[in-house]
Amino acid sequence: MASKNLFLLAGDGIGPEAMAEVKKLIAAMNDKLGSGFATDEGLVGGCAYDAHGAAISDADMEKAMAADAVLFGAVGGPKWDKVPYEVRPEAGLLRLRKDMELFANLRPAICYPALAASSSLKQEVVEGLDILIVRELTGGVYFGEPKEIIDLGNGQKRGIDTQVYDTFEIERISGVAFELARTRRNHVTSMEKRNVMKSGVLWNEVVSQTHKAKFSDVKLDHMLADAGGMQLVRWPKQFDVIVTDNLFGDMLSDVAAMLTGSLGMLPSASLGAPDVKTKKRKALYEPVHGSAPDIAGKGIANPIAMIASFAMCLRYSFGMVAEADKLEAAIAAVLDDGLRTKDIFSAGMKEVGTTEMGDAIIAKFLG
Ligand SMILES: NC(=O)C1=CN([C@@H]2O[C@H](COP(=O)(O)OP(=O)(O)OC[C@H]3O[C@@H](n4cnc5c(N)ncnc54)[C@H](O)[C@@H]3O)[C@@H](O)[C@H]2O)C=CC1
Ligand SMILES: CC(C)CC(=O)C(=O)O
Ligand SMILES: [Mg+2]
Repeated sequence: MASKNLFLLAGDGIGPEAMAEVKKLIAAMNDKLGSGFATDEGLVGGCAYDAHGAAISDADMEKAMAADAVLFGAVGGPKWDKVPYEVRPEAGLLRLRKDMELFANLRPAICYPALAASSSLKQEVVEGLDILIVRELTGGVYFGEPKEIIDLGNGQKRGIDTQVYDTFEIERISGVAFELARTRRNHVTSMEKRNVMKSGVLWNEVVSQTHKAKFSDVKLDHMLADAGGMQLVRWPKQFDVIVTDNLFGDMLSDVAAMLTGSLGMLPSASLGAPDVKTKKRKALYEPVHGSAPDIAGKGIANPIAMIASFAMCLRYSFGMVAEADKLEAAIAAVLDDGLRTKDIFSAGMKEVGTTEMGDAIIAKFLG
């Protein structure tokens, strides 16, 4: 069987702790199922800065570009608060997204039945929740130029970030959202702020045109992004697929994470366009959470977001749908058994650390 080349970038903080569980899973799949994964590892974020003064080296960037899929942990932390902005840990992730042209970030928020009662929201609000946020990932205010702080010379400075979207960027991300909606409940809600932003006006226009031209069978709603945030906590089950820009998608998916119980539960897939000849797409899989410096090194991080990101990798990069389904079922089963990391703990459940949670999921998956 041809190797499936995975490039692992564990990063900082809880990144390596969560990645360790996926590494065990990959080894077990190779050993017990003959899955044929070949892995290589590199540095990203603060650890890369410490090693070679950049948030990711050119050599590791090349490996990421050549891999069938990249698995990414998390970057950042207070240790690097004072490093120059251009080489801060988060710049490594932004470079990966930009250089690999990973324009589509899929962030599913699923409330596992076992966690419905322990949400900070009422059980009936989150029970059965299954929404998908499709976030544009290579444009918008995170990348627009100019992006600078200028000295106004009067004791004042001006910080500038620029929100820019071109038609093709909105067309391709909304196309992804409509196509995915067809495989789900056939409903897309597009979120922007057309009431105050020109880019929002264009976003709204292009999503509507794309819908009319190619996807009129899908139900489309438009919602202002601030109202969308409110609706996500009021009645999230009204949504199926949400399509939105880079900044709003970042914020709304953190909100959605808490509907599922914890940021430690939310996986994501960042995908590029399929290659015209090979049909293969560049892809990076990462949990939605960051490096969680407050709990790093304590062995208590929830590895589920990272493990579920690997399930997305099996599904989207390797077509291993049965294995992806089985891995997601193993996560649900372990939660049904009452195992909980600290972030999702509630009375009567069994509190476990990162390693125990990982081991239990792997055992269910293989069992
Ligand atoms: N993709 C990435 O690498 C991201 C990196 N960051 C970076 O991470 C650093 C910390 O950022 P924060 O705002 O604190 O966000 P964060 O996501 O790291 O943590 C927010 C809260 O959620 C908890 N949490 C997150 N993941 C968890 C998990 N797997 N298990 C249990 N609890 C978990 C943390 O303990 C913390 O209380 C910053 O440097 C930030 O820039 C933030 C978001 C994404
Ligand atoms: C570059 C990242 C740290 C931004 C972020 O929070 C995210 O993509 O979720
Ligand atoms: Mg974020």
